[in-house]
Amino acid sequence: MKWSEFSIHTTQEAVEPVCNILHEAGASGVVIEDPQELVKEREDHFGEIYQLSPTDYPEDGVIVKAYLQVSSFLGETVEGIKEAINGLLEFGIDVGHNIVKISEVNEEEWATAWKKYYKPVKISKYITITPTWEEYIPKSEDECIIELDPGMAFGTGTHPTTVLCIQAIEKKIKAKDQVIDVGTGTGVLSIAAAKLGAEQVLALDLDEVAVQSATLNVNLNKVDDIISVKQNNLLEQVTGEVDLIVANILAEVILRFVGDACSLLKMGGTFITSGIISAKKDEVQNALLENGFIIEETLEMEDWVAFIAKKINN
Ligand SMILES: C[S@@+](CC[C@H](N)C(=O)[O-])C[C@H]1O[C@@H](n2cnc3c(N)ncnc32)[C@H](O)[C@@H]1O
Repeated sequence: MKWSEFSIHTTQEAVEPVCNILHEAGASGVVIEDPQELVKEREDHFGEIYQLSPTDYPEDGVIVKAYLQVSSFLGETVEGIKEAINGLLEFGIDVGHNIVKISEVNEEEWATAWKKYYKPVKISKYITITPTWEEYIPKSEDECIIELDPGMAFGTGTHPTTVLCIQAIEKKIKAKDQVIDVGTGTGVLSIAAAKLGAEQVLALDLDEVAVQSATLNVNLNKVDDIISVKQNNLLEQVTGEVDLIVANILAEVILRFVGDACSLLKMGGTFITSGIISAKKDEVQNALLENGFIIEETLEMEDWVAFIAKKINN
């Protein structure tokens, strides 16, 4: 089987929408080459990534690589991808160099190409994420291991927006909490919540591939008695009352459901929002304040912001 490798030189800000465009175009597996990974040193030295080589990363910007099966429709798919990426400019998203390169790879290369980027990573005080193919022995008794098969959904766990969410969940979650994870991707945040004591977690994603990926990872981590994975648009038709809602989605999307999040939370409940590029920080903060929340804490990593907000009004 022949595969075509797409390499898109873009910006940190555009990584997530570019990945979404590639997934929608049918890409099998996405690799993100972000030079920040090489120098990343997080608070308390969490999150160091082992065995990375600078030659695998661009000097500036981020390279997103995706793999599509070679077929007679490839030409149209390429045009569709380019058009959709250019369309991001209309949403004020900086796409940087926006250089798209296409080359052919054989199946063997493809199968190993993206695995070399994923190594066990200590994300927070208690959580370490390890890809399914790595053997990892916990360093202490209280270290919680999340095994992940990143597959085609977003969420290897090492993206700054995900790391901020996991650190925020760890700070706020209480035993027996009821949790909703909006935009679950690989299910990583839901699994973290379950491993940190949640009684029930509802993991939602609009993307069918994400729903499959999250279901696989939930089973892999043996938390299927705690987490239900469902295909859903944001919080539409979701009922009940929960203690904590977490959402790692773009700022533009968060703005669409701040009111619904408030309605579903118990008084005093926590709304963790991440995926917010620094330029959109004030917009999201204002929306939270206008919809019954106070900001308890603002977390920042690289160009990304996450809020821990508390419901104080209906
Ligand atoms: C940045 S990823 C976050 C994945 C994972 N939660 C993490 O933290 O790594 C955002 C996810 O939101 C999902 N998403 C985007 N729009 C959505 C919508 N309207 N309703 C539900 N999920 C959505 C995407 O499919 C994607 O899986």
